[in-house]
Amino acid sequence: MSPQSHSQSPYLYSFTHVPGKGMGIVANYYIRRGTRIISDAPLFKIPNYTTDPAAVTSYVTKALKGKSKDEQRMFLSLFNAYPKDYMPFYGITKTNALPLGPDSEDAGLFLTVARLNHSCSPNTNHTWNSNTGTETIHAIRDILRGEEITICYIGSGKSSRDREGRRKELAAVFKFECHCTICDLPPEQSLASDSRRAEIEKLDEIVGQGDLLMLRASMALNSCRTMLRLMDEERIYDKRVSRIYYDAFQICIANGDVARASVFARKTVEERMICEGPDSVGLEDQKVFIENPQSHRLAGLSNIWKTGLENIREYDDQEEFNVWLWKRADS
Ligand SMILES: C[S@@+](CC[C@H](N)C(=O)[O-])C[C@H]1O[C@@H](n2cnc3c(N)ncnc32)[C@H](O)[C@@H]1O
Repeated sequence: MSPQSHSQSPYLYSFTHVPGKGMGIVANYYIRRGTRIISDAPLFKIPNYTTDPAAVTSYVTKALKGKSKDEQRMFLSLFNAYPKDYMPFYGITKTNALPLGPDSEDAGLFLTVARLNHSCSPNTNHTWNSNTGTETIHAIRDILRGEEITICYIGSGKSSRDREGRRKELAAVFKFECHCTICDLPPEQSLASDSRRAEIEKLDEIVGQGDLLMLRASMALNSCRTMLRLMDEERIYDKRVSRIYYDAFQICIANGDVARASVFARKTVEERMICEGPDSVGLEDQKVFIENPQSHRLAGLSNIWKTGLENIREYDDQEEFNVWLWKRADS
């Protein structure tokens, strides 16, 4: 698309044809990290566990009856990755519906979000926001004018998989071969990327073992730090960053380090604001921990790292501040 064709647009993005991918969405302007680009209400919701084509077809038929002709037409124009395998309503829904959160029993069909193509290194984060009743898309990196806006189709843990695994899943479910910046790396760099992603997944599992918070707190905190470094190297800036800061918060507060817990709580909130926005579900609960880390249920379990809020250090130099912040990971 030529820059002229969207230079007057009041919208942040345009729908356009993207070579090799069908339709896609590109930025009309330079979009800053943290910007909410899309907030899309579902055309309809559907039980996520329904995989029977006949049941889905009947469900969608009923849901479409209450919609306008334009909406029905827009639904029918969505991409169908299974034209030969299934009836259209099922094929379109299977290609485009998104679960409403990681453990949700429902999925939603979103007419705008459905046009976003996949990247294993996406420039946006997508989240179901039950406060607004919309699927939100936030820039997790600055996005250049004319750049394609992408999401990751693979669940966060799985997207850490190696190139082979990702390609297999995308080919099986979405019927395309991924040629994103990560998948098209030369062999040596691709192997390095695979091993970083495998390491992130492994460390995430380790930190997920609750008893580590107490028994091997430094090691758990060090795993958080390593994950953040590896994710930065992989340019992964999605909501996992906020989750890792929240893990670091919990490790610190469980061991009495109120000062560092407060800083990690602030980082958790800042990252969630970037990826999900100020109306993100549960954000207010986490904000409380910045001022009052001790209100967390793990506070007081141990006091081996005892500090108070007055011990938060201020440094002009970011590196010096980080040395202070992660000091417990080195003990
Ligand atoms: C949810 S739709 C995305 C929008 C779609 N491109 C369209 O034309 O409406 C998913 C389909 O888009 C295509 N697609 C998405 N990401 C792609 C990518 N990175 N490379 C090639 N095709 C892609 C695949 O055909 C996939 O089944």
